[in-house]
Amino acid sequence: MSSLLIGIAGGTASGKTTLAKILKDSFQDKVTILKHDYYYYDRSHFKVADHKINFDHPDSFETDLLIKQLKELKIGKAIERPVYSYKTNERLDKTKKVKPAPIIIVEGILLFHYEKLKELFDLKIYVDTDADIRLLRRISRDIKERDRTFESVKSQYLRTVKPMHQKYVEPSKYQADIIIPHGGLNEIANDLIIKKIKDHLRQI
Ligand SMILES: Nc1ncnc2c1ncn2[C@@H]1O[C@H](COP(=O)(O)OP(=O)(O)O)[C@@H](O)[C@H]1O
Ligand SMILES: Nc1ccn([C@@H]2O[C@H](COP(=O)(O)O)[C@@H](O)[C@H]2O)c(=O)n1
Repeated sequence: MSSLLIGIAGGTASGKTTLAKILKDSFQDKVTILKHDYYYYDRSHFKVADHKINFDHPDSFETDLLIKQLKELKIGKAIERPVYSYKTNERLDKTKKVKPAPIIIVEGILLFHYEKLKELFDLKIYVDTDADIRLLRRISRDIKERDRTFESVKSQYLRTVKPMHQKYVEPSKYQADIIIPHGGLNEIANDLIIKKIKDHLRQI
């Protein structure tokens, strides 16, 4: 089986997960989703409030492991992916089995920054959403789902998230095959991607 590898990149809270879920809902068990975030190095010895961690720098991820595991999935082998907690900044002591599928979606802010990762994707999508909208979404999400306070989201955003976005994430946009404006629920763009996936499934 030759899997179609789709990379979904874009700034924090741009709508990457939302798009990946829409594709999963459309194609169910034909789709496997991986997040680059699963491959964050363990930083449980720090607290976000310590102001010492930069989660938005390319060196924060074990990208070589993601590349290795994607190559395995692509040739039909199951993998044991890392499990990560945003609440404790921890790579947990367990792994999760991921089975190969005809469509493999990877999402993450920096996917197109790394040459060796970028070249694995058959389709590169960048979800482009204005920074003010992303910041508002991030504040709500991080407080609700990632155990953060408004003050911690604000200082992390100004200290690392925004500068790293400008330095690494935004420039990687031009590596994409498709740039989706107003990310998340852009129906026309989503329909085009669904059509591309249907074409692939017809060929295998
Ligand atoms: N088009 C949209 N309109 C309103 N809220 C959205 C939209 N797309 C995403 N969201 C919300 O914004 C937050 C971040 O979206 P998400 O898809 O998780 O972004 P990402 O994976 O890029 O960080 C989530 O709470 C999600 O429900
Ligand atoms: N322990 C962590 C790990 C990551 N982050 C932030 O997550 C963002 C990436 O995830 P998205 O779903 O928003 O794409 C990234 O901007 C990191 O700052 C974190 O806060 N804590």
